[in-house]
Amino acid sequence: MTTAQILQTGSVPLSPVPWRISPLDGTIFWPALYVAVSTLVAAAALVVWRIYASPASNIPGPAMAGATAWYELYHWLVKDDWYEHLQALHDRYGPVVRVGPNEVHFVDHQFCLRLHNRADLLKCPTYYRPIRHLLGGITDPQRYRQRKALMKPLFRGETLSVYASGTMNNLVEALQVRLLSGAGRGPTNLTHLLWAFSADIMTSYISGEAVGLGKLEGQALVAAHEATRPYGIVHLAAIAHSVPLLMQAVDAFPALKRLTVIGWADKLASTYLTSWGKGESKEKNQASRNNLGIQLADRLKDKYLAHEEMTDIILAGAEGLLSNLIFLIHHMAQSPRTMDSLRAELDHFSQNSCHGRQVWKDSGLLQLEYLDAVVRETTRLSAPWWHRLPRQSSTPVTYKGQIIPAKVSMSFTLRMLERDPTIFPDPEMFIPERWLHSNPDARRLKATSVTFGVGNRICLGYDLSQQVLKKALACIVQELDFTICVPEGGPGYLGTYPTRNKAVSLVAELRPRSV
Ligand code: HEM
Repeated sequence: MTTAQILQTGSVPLSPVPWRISPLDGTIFWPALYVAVSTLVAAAALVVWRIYASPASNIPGPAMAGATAWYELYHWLVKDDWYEHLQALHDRYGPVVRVGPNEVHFVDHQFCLRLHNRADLLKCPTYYRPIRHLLGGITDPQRYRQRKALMKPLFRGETLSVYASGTMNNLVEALQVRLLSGAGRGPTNLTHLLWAFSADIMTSYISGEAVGLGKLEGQALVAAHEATRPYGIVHLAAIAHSVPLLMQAVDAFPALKRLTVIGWADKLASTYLTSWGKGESKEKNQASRNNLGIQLADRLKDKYLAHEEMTDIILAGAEGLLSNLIFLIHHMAQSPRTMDSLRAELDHFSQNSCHGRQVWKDSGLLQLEYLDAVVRETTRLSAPWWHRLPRQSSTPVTYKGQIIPAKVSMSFTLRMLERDPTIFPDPEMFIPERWLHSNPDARRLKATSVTFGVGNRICLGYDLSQQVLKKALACIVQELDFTICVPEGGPGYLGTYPTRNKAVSLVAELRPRSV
C-alpha cells in the first residue's frame, strides 16, 4: 500500500512483526508499542493530509473541522451549539465553509437550488451511512432509480387516496373527539396526543390497521410516549455517521438496534411482516393487500430490506408529522388574526360541503388557498436545525471563483435556507399571506422552498404529509379554542425532536369553540 493510499483510507498496513509475541515472557511490549506508534503516526499523517493536502483543503474553515468529523460531533453532543456555530462560521469565513474532512457548507440559496436540482448529484455516503441500504440513503443512481420505481407507487395515487378517505379520516375524527373530550378539563398534553396520532397514521399506513395509540389514556399514554421518545433519534444518527465502527457493529449484530430509540418501530415492522413468505401473501388476501410492508417485501423480494425501509419510514414520518403539528398549533395560538382568516375560509367551505363541519372528509379541503398558505408557512418555520443535505458531484464545481473538487460533499442546512431574508423578508415572522396568489412573489417562493428536500431526492411522504397536516389542523380549529401554557424560558416545545434533557411538551387549555 502506498503512502497516498494509507492517507486516503486512513488505515495502516500491519507489516509482519519481527518479535515473538508472548505475554508470558514479557516480549509483547515491543510489538504493542510498534502498533501503537504506527497507529499514532498514521493518524497524525492523516490529520496533516486532511488539513493541508486533501481535496477540500483549499476551502476556508476551521482546521479542526477539516481534521476530523468529531469536530461536528463535539458541537452536537458536548457544546450543544451546532446550528449557532455553523452560523458563526459563515459570518467569519463567508458563504462557503469547510465543516468536515470532506464536506463544505453553503448558505447561498440560489446557488444551492441550482446545484441540488442537478439530477446527477450523489448523496454523500458518509452522512447517509446509517441509512445507506435504504431509499433515502442510496448513493448509486441506478440502484436508487430501481428502488424508487418499486416504492413510489405505494406512497402516491390510489394507495394513498384509499387510505386517506378511510383510515386517515377515521383517525382525524378520533383525534377531534379525543381533544373535545378534554376541553374545559384543565391542561392537556398535546405533544402526547399528537405523537399518538402521528404514530397511528404511520403505522396504520404501513400495516393496514391502526395500532390504537390514540386510545391510550393517562399513564399508559405517557409510558408509551416516553418509551418511544426517550432521547433524540437525531443525535443517534449524528453519532452513527461520525463513528463508522458503530455501524459495523450494528451490521454484524442487527439486534443491537432494538436496544436503541428505534427499537419500537423495528419491532412493529417485524410483526407486520410475520406472515410474509409463509403463503398468505401469495394468496393476496385482503389483509396482505392492505399491508404495505408485505407489498414492499413482495416488490423488493427481500424481507429484511422491507423491514428496514418500514422502520425508517415509520420513525421519520411520525417525527416529521408530530413536529409540524406542534408548530401549527403554536402559530395558531400566537396569531389570532391567522386563526380568524383560516376559520372564515373553513366555515365558508363547510357550508358548501356535503360533509358539513367534518371538512376533512371533503377532498376539496386540500385545495383551500389560505389553509395551504398556513401549512406552507408552518413547514418553512419548522425546518429543523440539524437537517442538512450533503451531495457530491463527479466533476468539480465552481462557486464564485472557488473550485470545489469532485467528490467533495456540498451541503446546506434546511433551516438556514428557509430563513433567507432575501427570499423571505422578516424570516422569523409567521406570515402565511406571503404564499397567497395575491403576493406577486408567491410563485418564486414556492419554487425556492426546500422543506421537503430538493431535486430528484424530494420527500416520498410529501403528499401524505400535506393531507395529514391539513386535515388535522382543520379538524382542530373548526371545533376548539386553545391557550398554550408557555413554559418558563419560552416555547421549548418547538424543539420538537427530543434531545438530551430537553423534552418539553406542548401543553394547552382546550375549550369548545366559542365563535
Ligand atoms: C412533514 C413532515 C416531513 C418533512 C418535513 C419531510 C422532509 C423530508 C426531506 C427534507 C427529505 C430529503 C432528505 C434528504 O435528502 O436528506 C425527505 C426525504 C424522504 N422522506 Fe420525508 N418528510 C416528512 C414526512 C415524511 C413522511 C410522512 C414520510 C413517509 C410516508 C417520508 C418519507 C421520506 C422518504 C422515504 C424520503 C427519502 C426520499 C428519497 O431519497 O427518494 N417523509 N423528507
